[in-house]
Amino acid sequence: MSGSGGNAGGPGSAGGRGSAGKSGHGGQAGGGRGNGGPRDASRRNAKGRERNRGPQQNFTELAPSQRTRRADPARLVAFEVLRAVAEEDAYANLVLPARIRHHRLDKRDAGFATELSYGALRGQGTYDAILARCVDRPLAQLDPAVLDALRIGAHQLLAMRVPAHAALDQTVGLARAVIGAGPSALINAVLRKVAARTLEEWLDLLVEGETDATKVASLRYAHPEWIVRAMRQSLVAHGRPAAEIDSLLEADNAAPVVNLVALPGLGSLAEALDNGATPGELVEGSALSSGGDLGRLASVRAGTTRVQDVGSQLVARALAAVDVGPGPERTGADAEASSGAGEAWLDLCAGPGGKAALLGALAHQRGATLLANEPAPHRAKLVSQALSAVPGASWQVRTGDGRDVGAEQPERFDRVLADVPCTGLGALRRRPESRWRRSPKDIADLGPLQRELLGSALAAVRPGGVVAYVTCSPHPAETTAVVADVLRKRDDLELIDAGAALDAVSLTGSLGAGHESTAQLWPHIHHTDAMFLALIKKKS
Ligand SMILES: C[S@@+](CC[C@H](N)C(=O)[O-])C[C@H]1O[C@@H](n2cnc3c(N)ncnc32)[C@H](O)[C@@H]1O
Repeated sequence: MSGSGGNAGGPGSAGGRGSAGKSGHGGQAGGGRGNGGPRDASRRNAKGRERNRGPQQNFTELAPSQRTRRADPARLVAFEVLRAVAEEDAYANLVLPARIRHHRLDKRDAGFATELSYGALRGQGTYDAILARCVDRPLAQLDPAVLDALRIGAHQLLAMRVPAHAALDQTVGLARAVIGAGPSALINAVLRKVAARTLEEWLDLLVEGETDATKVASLRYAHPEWIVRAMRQSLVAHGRPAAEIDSLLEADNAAPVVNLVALPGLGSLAEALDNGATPGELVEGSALSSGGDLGRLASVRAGTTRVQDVGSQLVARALAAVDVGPGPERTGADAEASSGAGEAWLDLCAGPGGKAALLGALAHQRGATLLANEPAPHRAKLVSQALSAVPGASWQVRTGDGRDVGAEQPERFDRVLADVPCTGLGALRRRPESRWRRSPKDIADLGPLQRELLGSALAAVRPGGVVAYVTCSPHPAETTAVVADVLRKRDDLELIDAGAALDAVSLTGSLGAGHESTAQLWPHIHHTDAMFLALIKKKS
């Protein structure tokens, strides 16, 4: 859990310079660069010269071969994370906590390793463009481990408060220890060239004469060009100005805040608030974590307080709150209560169980039951674990393909969540490597499954009931197009105003997320993941 809210950093980053570069990692504290904005005073020494530049760089005179062979543990962790991501297709947010534990990093080193690995991964495209100007051969011809060491060096030099000489010496030392003495001269020479300019100066150089706004944004904010285009298209599709693209891409590079949710009726935020968390402003029962090891909180260990993005909380609560009227068999007292008593809820794609836990708690409060479905057995186990804090009579986990549920249990459910597999383009803040791993083909590949799952959800919902179609991607091909396809073919469905439904469960009452009856949350506006919500009612 501690690794999931990694620090930002990297090209165009608004944050992520906070914790790193104290004496343990870089020689003198405070000798590093400023926040990457326009040439700020903190970058200059008493004589007004920029730090880490030219004669002020104070690089060691020792040849790389004479230098340390010791790998600083925090840098070693970052290097191992980058290697695992490249070689094993690993997810940084899963590998990082394991490597931190393995090397027994203390809190400060863990913060440094997090910022370094997340920042180097996020900024990869831009760092590679810079490195390509400093290496005398195509980057593809470098040993991949050497390239990862260079990326780690570049991130320290350009985006962290690490003095240049320390970034350079420590990165060369790391390379000597884990790759071998051979490439250290190359790494030393290349990183000296990188250190000759600030990030802003490199970016100015890279975009010099470039008139294509997509290419410029791609370099400035370290996103693949196709994602820049896709995000611009997504903004427009959801009724926002294309000019917001820079803020959106910048928000992807900022450290995501860690949000907490107290499961309604079961959890309390008191302990988290006593430990420095602040109350969430968008949705009830939420808080912003102050960081640190959340596992030390008894309520988190008990599973009644959980880490969950506010966007996910909002869409789950919107589904639970929307009016579905009494079901056909529920008349009399149950219907009068109109509180959801006796209702059957379905979470069709539940793994790993974040929304299922919140829905399960809400269902329990209302006297409803939840069936949480997930095909991957290990993820179904995670769903059961997530739900374990909710009394067992209120929920069940089904391990199976969601596409079968509609045919097996037609018109059984009052509320159905279809939180379908998607590209995750709306959660790039949390998954530093994913922007470089995804491709436009993923969007095309996921389309049929998303449509089939929505079809199954619509078959499983009873007349008068509501399906919430949810993605953590704003891409129109995964959101509005899927919904429009279904609505075009059927006349027994209608869209409920999802923007109004989100407002109804928000504390502000005016999220401004709605557009043409669907709703889209945004990192740069709402500081949530870019969750999409459509609420589709099956007519009675
Ligand atoms: C976006 S995630 C759901 C996140 C979850 N609702 C939460 O809040 O934690 C999509 C899930 O759909 C699952 N999935 C993939 N194929 C599926 C299928 N055919 N039927 C149902 N679920 C599927 C994936 O394994 C994944 O766990």
